Amino acid sequence: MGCQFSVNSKKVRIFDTTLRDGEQAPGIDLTVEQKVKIARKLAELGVDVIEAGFPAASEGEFIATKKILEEVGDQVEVIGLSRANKQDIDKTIDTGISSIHVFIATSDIHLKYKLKMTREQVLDKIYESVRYAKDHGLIVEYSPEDATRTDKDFLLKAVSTAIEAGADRINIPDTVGVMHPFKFHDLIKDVVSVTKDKIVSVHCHNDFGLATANSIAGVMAGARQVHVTVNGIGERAGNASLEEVVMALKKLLGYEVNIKTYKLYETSRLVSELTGVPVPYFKAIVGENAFGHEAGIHVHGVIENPLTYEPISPEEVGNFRRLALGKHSGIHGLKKLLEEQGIYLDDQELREVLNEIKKLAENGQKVNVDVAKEIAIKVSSKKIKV
Ligand SMILES: CC(=O)SCCNC(=O)CCNC(=O)[C@H](O)C(C)(C)COP(=O)(O)OP(=O)(O)OC[C@H]1O[C@@H](n2cnc3c(N)ncnc32)[C@H](O)[C@@H]1OP(=O)(O)O
Ligand SMILES: CC(C)C(=O)C(=O)O
Repeated sequence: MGCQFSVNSKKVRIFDTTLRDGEQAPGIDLTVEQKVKIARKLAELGVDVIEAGFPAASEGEFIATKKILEEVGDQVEVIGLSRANKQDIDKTIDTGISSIHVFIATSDIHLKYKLKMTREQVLDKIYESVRYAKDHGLIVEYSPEDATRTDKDFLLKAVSTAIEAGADRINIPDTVGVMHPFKFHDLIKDVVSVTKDKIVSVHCHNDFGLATANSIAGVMAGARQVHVTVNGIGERAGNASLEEVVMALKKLLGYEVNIKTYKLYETSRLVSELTGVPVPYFKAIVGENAFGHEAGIHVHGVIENPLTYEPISPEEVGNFRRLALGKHSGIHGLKKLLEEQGIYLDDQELREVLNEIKKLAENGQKVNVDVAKEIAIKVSSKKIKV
C-alpha cells in the first residue's frame, strides 16, 4: 500500500463489502456460485478489495471465500471478516487468504450488553488478536465496531493499540449510522492524527440517509479507503453505495479511484438480479430514472446539450437516457421522438398531437412513443384530402 494511498495523495481505495455486510441484510442468502459470480464482476469493475465473507460463520462462507480467492485473488485483494478470537482467525487463515478484517466493538453499550467485557479487556483482545494475525503473516485491517458511539479517548486508545500490535489499516465504522458529515469529518481527522502513515478507512451505514455524505466527509478528513456495497445493500437501511461514493469522489471532489465507471450499471443489475433486491427507480447513478426526462423544459435542454440537466453522462456509468412523453411534455421533445420514428410534422400538427397527449395523460393513460405515433398519423392524415 505504501504512500500511494497516503493522506497527501488523491488516490482512494474502494473496499467492497457487498458479499459480506451487503449479504448480511435479512433475506439475502447467496449461494457460493452466486458469490463467485459477483466477485468476478467486482474484480472486472476494478475494486481494490473484496470482502468475500465471514469464513468462520459457516461452511458455505468458508468455501465461498476460498473459491473467490482462487477466482480473483490474483487481480484484487480478497479479505475475510473475523471476530477478535483465535478460532475465527484460524478459520480465516485456513482459507488461504492473506488479508483479514478483525473487528471488536469499543462502545460502552456493546461492551456492557453484548461482549460483557471491560474496556481493558477489549484493549487486550485487540492487541492479542491483531498480533496473532500479524504473526501468521496476514495483512490486518482492524475495525472498532460502533466506533462512532465510542468514547473518543478510548477509541483513539483502541486504534493506537491495534497499530502497536501491527495493524496495517484502521477502519472506522459508523455501525448504526449516527454520524453527520461534519461530525464524522472531525472524528476521522482525530483518528488520522494518531494513525500516522497507516491507511484510515471508513465504513458508513445509511440509517439517516447519510452514508454516502459521511463517506465523502471521511475522505476529505484524510481517509483513503471507503467500504461500500453495490446498490447500497446492507444491514437495516444499508451501507454507503459504491456507485454514489465512486462518482461523487471522482466528479465532485477530483479524487482518483480504480473503478471502470462504465461498468457500474451492469454491476448494479447483476447484484440486483442475484440478491433479488430491486434497484429503486430513483436510485442515484444506476436507477432507471437516473437519466430520465419528461418535463418539456428539461427535454428541450437535454436535446440541445445534455449538460443542461445531466451532471454526468449516462454512458459514463453504463446507464441510459430515457426521454418520456406525458402531461409535462413539450414540443421539442415530441418532435425529436417522432422524427426518430420517421414522422415529420409541422409545428401546428405537433401542437395538436401534444395537446392530445396531455389530455390522455391527464386522464391517467400512460403515453409512449407508439401512442404518440398513432395520434400523429391521425393528425397528419386529416390534412391529406383524398
Ligand atoms: C457490525 C457487523 O456486521 S459484525 C458482523 C456480523 N455478522 C454476522 O454475525 C454474520 C455471521 N454470524 C454468525 O454466523 C454467527 O453470529 C457466528 C458464527 C459468528 C457466531 O455464532 P454463535 O456462536 O451462535 O454466537 P452468536 O452469534 O449467538 O453470538 C455472538 C457471539 O460472539 C461474540 N462476539 C461478537 N462480536 C465479537 C467480536 N468482535 N470478537 C469476539 N467475540 C465477539 C459475542 O459476545 C457472542 O459471544 P458468546 O456466544 O460467547 O456470548
Ligand atoms: C464489522 C464492522 C466493520 C461492520 O460491519 C460495522 O461496524 O458496521
